Amino acid sequence: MNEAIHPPINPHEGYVTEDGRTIGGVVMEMKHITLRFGGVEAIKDISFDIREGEIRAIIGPNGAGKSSMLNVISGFYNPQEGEVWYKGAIRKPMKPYQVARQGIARTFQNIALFEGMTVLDNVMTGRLNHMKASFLDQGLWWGKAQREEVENREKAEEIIDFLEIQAIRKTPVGRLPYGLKKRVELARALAAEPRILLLDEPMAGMNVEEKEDMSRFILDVNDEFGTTIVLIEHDMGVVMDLSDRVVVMDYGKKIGDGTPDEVRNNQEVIDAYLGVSHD
Ligand SMILES: Nc1ncnc2c1ncn2[C@@H]1O[C@H](COP(=O)(O)OP(=O)(O)OP(=O)(O)O)[C@@H](O)[C@H]1O
Repeated sequence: MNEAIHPPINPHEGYVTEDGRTIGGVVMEMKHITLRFGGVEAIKDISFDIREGEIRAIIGPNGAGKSSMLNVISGFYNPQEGEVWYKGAIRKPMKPYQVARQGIARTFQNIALFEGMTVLDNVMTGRLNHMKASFLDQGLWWGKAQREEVENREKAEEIIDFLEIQAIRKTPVGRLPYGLKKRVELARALAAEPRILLLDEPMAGMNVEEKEDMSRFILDVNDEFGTTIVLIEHDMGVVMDLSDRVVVMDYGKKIGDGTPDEVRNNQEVIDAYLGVSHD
């Protein structure tokens, strides 16, 4: 998308892409991350950064360590070595709800929605981090709890409109086709109003039309809310079209990092995808 313009070397300096989007300075940095599961080294000494407002892809063959990396970014896994810097400070190990409060939301490779609940109720669960009224408040200060409920509902409805799923807002999620479920999952993550949105294979299992829709929504979310997006995706066409920068992993190592054009022309990346031996 933005092959001609390269991000500045200075991590604090922003830039404007060819299509007029403003990308800020570095908001998150992975420094020498190593993650092991027993004897398996899923991530080996990987460093890269994420800029505010950019669409950053992580690609690589099966088992390369992409999901593990997304789980490190989301705070679900704590790496044995290395540091995650977020908003200028080292991020300490934390519980998933604390990460959510820090402005990081995600969708999953296998849809994780409440199938028996309506679309609206599923999207509302994304607002849980924004609900401050306690049980006591709800009893004593009924007005406060009610106001909060109204605000959360308005936000959920706004996102439902934005993602064009008004017609199914009262439909139980279990009855929806796959592509729409994925969109509801995106809506729920957006309802948290994240600063960084992590998408784990958002197009997996979709037909061409569904992929086009999802691509458009990802671009619209980034454009309209300025949300930083980190995504794992196997469809190369989609990745190269959507992303500002791409990290390429293979066997737990980083073998490429740059604009789609740079990555496309990187010999090590080409070899990894063609299955050329590493010896
Ligand atoms: N919870 C776990 N316990 C043990 N090993 C794991 C665990 N999660 C991942 N691994 C191993 O770590 C390596 C990287 O896996 P990961 O799922 O991160 O790769 P991936 O690039 O996301 O793969 P795919 O594209 O197939 O989803 C693999 O060898 C995998 O078997």
